Amino acid sequence: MSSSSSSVSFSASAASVSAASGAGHPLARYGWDSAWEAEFAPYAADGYVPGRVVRVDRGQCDVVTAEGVVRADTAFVTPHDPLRVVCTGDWAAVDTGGTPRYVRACLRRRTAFVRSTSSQRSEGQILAANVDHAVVAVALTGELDLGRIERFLALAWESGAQPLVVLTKADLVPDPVVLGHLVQDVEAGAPGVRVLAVSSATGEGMGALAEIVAGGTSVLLGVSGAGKSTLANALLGTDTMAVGAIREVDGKGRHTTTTRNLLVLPGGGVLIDTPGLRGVGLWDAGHGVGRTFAEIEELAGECRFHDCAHRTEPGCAVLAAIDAGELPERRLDSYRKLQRENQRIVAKTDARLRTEILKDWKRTVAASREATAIKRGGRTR
Ligand SMILES: Nc1nc2c(ncn2[C@@H]2O[C@H](COP(=O)(O)OP(=O)(O)OP(=O)(O)O)[C@@H](O)[C@H]2O)c(=O)[nH]1
Ligand SMILES: [Zn+2]
Repeated sequence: MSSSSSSVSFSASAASVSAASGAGHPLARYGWDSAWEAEFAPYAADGYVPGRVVRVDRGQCDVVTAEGVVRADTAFVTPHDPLRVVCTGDWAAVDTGGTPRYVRACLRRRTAFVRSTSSQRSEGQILAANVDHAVVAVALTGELDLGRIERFLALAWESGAQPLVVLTKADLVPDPVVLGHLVQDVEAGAPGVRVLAVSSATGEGMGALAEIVAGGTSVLLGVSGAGKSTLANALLGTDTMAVGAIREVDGKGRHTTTTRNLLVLPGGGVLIDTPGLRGVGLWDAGHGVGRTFAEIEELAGECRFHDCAHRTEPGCAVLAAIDAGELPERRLDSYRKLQRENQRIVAKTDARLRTEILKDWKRTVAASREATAIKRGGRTR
């Protein structure tokens, strides 16, 4: 009855499609395009095949290639720098010739989501790569926490993805006027960001959301209970992600995540939903903070002093806008708070970088001493 083309899995005959690119390529639905193809050319020349990483485990990953999902070893792409470790969403060059198969390289990321793993050892952890849309889910239950939305937006901008705010559970706000005001409140604090009210329960706004995410790769951000899993299920049209319970217990009694972290949406587009993206923190999001508060940065450009702190300075355009009722004071407070938070993280990172550089330098010194010792040992003279 239904056509087989709507099936989520595919088993393309690689021979018939390997020469094609763009829309006809079996990986097109995973985001493969002519720019990736161009970047991949040297690896193709080496006999490697392209694939997108759908899941990473310890030492191994699942990569979707033109011939389906393959398991590959990541030994060649696990450098010491945690930010350069292969991650979900990466485009990879896979050597499928031997056993095990190996990921030989990752293509340069267009965008990347990172977070600090702990407050003590401020190290970045890469969460998702090559994301186009960062969907910030915010439930329309209780009071809107604009500061929290701004925090997610800063992180989204920082990643390089285009943020989008989705106000979920719109069915709980039956009065369209009230709903319109809520949307406007969020819009006022989110310059350059689209704000959509949706309901997975009634389907309201879901068509518009599906249309946006159809054009690329998306992630869902938001606090617990924001309705991310429900949104994912609605977009996927399945129950692959059990709402509120994506972790299962495996045979050895351990908790494991059993779902793939990168999924093709039936309406087009790709969804990345890694557990680590839930409850993300800021990570050197200085640029992202600026984008989130674009109107303040713009006003700051008109302050008399270029290093104006917008506190007591004469000729301050930011304070003038607040006085004129054009800029809510809350926005400036929020801006400062995120900037301070970010500076603390950057300071910690700098400390870590200094330690790393010192370690590298010591290693270099030790290596050159060793080399000198070998020379003195008489091989060259
Ligand atoms: N009324 C209403 N309830 C919703 C809607 N979407 C989600 N919910 C409910 O909100 C609760 C939380 O939804 P989830 O999708 O589990 O939220 P989440 O963001 O995935 O939460 P975590 O998995 O903890 O990160 C569930 O009880 C859902 O049934 C909606 O459109 N309308
Ligand atoms: Zn100023």
